[in-house]
Amino acid sequence: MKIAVFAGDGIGPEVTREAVRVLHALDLPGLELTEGLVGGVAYKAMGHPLPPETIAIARASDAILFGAVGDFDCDHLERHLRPEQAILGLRKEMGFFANLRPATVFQGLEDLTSLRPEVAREIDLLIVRELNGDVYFGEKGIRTLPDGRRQGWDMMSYAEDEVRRIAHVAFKAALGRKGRLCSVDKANVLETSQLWRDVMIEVSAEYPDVELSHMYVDNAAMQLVKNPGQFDVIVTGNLFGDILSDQASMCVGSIGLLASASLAEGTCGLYEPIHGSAPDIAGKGLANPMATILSAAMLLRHSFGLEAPAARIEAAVAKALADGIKGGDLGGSHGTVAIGDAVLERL
Ligand SMILES: NC(=O)c1ccc[n+]([C@@H]2O[C@H](COP(=O)([O-])OP(=O)(O)OC[C@H]3O[C@@H](n4cnc5c(N)ncnc54)[C@H](O)[C@@H]3O)[C@@H](O)[C@H]2O)c1
Ligand SMILES: CC(C)[C@H](C(=O)O)[C@@H](O)C(=O)O
Ligand SMILES: [Mg+2]
Repeated sequence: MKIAVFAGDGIGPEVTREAVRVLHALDLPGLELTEGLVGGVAYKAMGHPLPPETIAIARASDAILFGAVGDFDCDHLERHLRPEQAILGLRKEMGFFANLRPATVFQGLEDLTSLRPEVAREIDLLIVRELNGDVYFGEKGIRTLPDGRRQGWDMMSYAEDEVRRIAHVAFKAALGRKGRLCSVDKANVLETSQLWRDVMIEVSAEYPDVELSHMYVDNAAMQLVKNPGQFDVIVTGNLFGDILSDQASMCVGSIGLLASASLAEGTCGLYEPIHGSAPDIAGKGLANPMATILSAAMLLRHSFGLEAPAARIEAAVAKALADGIKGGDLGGSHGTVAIGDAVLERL
């Protein structure tokens, strides 16, 4: 069981440390953790946010536990040297194209979300976000027009095979859940989205037991707040999935709770909280490590097929929350280490 641990910047090391404590506590046979540098810390130490040494560790591992990257000190750097290139580069280099971002309301948190309790209570959804394409990876630049004005531009595109492979992941996920898949796009304006929608419809022929629907992303943002209980699986592109998953996190209470799995064709995957390096609270011991701990559970399930220890971690987090263990993000007063201790006690 070779796991790479890339803690990164800001609160990344703080939340990753707690997830690693949980992994150690499970006494998993053959557990081998290898740390590597990513993000701003890697740039400062080695001149690159994703050094070749780190990529080599990733390639030699069965799975990657990732904290967060992002350091405002580095925002003036050329784009390819910025911390965020570490996570974008790993996703692309390793072929992690399918990002699963589940959102469920934990018992005891119904009154602590940004929604009314009776609306929040119904949430049990999975966002399947495409992670290797879209406007994220198109050509881009800032150019000067003939009349002297500067123009920023980013090329958005999806090839049909890219849409097809994420469609299969989403349809299969829906088959294992309530059998409903909502594809979110902007096909009323974007050609990229029109092709996305066409391919979703084509692939749906292979999944007669899944009910496919389509929604424009602006409406989806509204419906996530109005009636999030209507969603089972949402499949969407890279940019829309990024935005909608942060929104979904507040519908269930906090961005400090949402875990994710980024999967390739095989079993290797990258597991990370959906949040970033949170510079505003970094170094203060205030970050909620639950999203990273839950990402470790996803790692055990998806990369190693270890359902029992994964479920053990999830139950311990749920129990801690039900017992009132909450960080500042949920209006509580527990710090990062205290939350980690509470989860460990309930494993
Ligand atoms: N995958 C990643 O590594 C990733 C994801 C998102 C943002 N980022 C980067 O992180 C940096 C900060 O970005 P941002 O401020 O827009 O987003 P962010 O997710 O880091 O923080 C947004 C807000 O949520 C809070 N928050 C986030 N995680 C929390 C946790 N575990 N517990 C409690 N509160 C938490 C923060 O304090 C902040 O107020 C940027 O450099 C950005 O590019 C990285
Ligand atoms: C840091 C950034 C590149 C990243 C993204 O946009 O994918 C983040 O927001 C995320 O959600 O993982
Ligand atoms: Mg994001």
